[in-house]
Amino acid sequence: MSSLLAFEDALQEIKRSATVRVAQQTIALPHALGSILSEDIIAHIAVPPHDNSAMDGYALAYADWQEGKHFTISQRIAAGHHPQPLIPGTCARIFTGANIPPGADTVIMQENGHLIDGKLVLDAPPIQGDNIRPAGQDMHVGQTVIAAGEKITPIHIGLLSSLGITHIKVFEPLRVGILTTGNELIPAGEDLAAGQIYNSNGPMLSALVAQAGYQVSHCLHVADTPESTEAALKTLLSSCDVILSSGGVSVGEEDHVKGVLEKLGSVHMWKIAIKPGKPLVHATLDGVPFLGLPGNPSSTLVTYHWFARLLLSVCAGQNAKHPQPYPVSAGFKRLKAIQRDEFLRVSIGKDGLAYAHAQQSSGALLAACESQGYLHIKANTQIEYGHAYDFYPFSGF
Ligand SMILES: Nc1nc2c(c(=O)[nH]1)N[C@H]1C(S)=C(S)[C@@H](COP(=O)(O)OP(=O)(O)OC[C@H]3O[C@@H](n4cnc5c(N)ncnc54)[C@H](O)[C@@H]3O)O[C@H]1N2
Ligand code: MOO
Repeated sequence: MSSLLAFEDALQEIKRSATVRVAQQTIALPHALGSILSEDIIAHIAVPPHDNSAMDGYALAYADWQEGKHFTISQRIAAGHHPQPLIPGTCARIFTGANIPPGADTVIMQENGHLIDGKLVLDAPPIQGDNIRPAGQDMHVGQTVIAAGEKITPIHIGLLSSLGITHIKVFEPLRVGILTTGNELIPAGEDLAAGQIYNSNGPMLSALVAQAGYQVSHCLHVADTPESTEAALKTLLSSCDVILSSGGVSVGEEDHVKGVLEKLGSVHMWKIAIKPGKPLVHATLDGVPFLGLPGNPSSTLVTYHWFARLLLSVCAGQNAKHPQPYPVSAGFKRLKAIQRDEFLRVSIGKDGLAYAHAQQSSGALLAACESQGYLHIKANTQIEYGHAYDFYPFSGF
């Protein structure tokens, strides 16, 4: 057991060795949704560019007001108009979004005044500076508003548009190759013969990669032979920025992935102190990063979530964000402590406590479907009822 790499060390190793694998391109904003920004966006204009009114009402100079004063309305300023300087002692009729005229420093909401013989009389003393949105309130010139590595969201599209930006520099989509291994596996749609099961990791990994916004360039399947594994890897190497595989990474004679990796490239780490997912292997082939995930479907899911997701995000040029944990107390106890960090599939009960799914076998996937996230139990830790552990909702991955 001592030969296993600690969970945190394995994460650090992946982070340390991973590099951006994709080129930059310029893209028109309407096509940028979901792309990864490749350079910081710095505001070149202030937003809003001028002081403007937050309300429909009247602009005046605070110092001009005194009890009972009747303000002559000296100009009318609608949004989009260029105002004249305010004639001292008067006010300007103004509308929401219109520029404040030089000389005014306060806007009175129209509901807070009334007109007598066409002149404005305030119902209450004004508050200096009220209802003015100053230039640069949203963004000021020189401010970094979106950092490189962010994935462009609809909010970013709005923000960039408010700066008048039409094109941005982003990374080209990461091309991910997926390889599944196993003589027993057939694709859905065919009839099962004795000893066969359906390949679930191929479709699940493709969906996880697509959900993250990357491109699945190939999803290949091979029998458990070194020759077919090597041939498939060579195909993937020629067309992918990064490769993920499932199965064939344990110690049996039918497990060929690690042997082929050692022949074609260099293996950086193998076997991590986690449950499930122990035989994870990390390698580089011809400069292409490779992560071999264990074949048991829940091991595949857990190692994708914790390790492949991190590797792919760095390779794609994305800011690698650790999922956000929440402290949640266990609604159960377990005296046995294991020597691996464990990711229990759990649900949160109405009492706010975490309950482990009864089926924690790494071969079982329904348990993950029926759970809400992972409870992270660190290595050599007993589980105490009522004690808080890190809960990671699946939605955070
Ligand atoms: N003697 C030992 N045996 C095993 C060890 C060990 O330390 N010593 N580790 C176990 C652990 S932990 C895991 S996890 C598995 C991982 O093995 P592999 O990655 O080599 O995976 P396979 O043997 O190819 O398959 C394991 C299991 O998963 C099923 N599988 C594989 N691929 C798929 C797929 N695409 N879709 C659905 N199901 C798949 C496969 O049929 C097996 O049942 O090794 C343990 N053994
Ligand atoms: O990862 Mo294995 O699936 O620990 O059982």
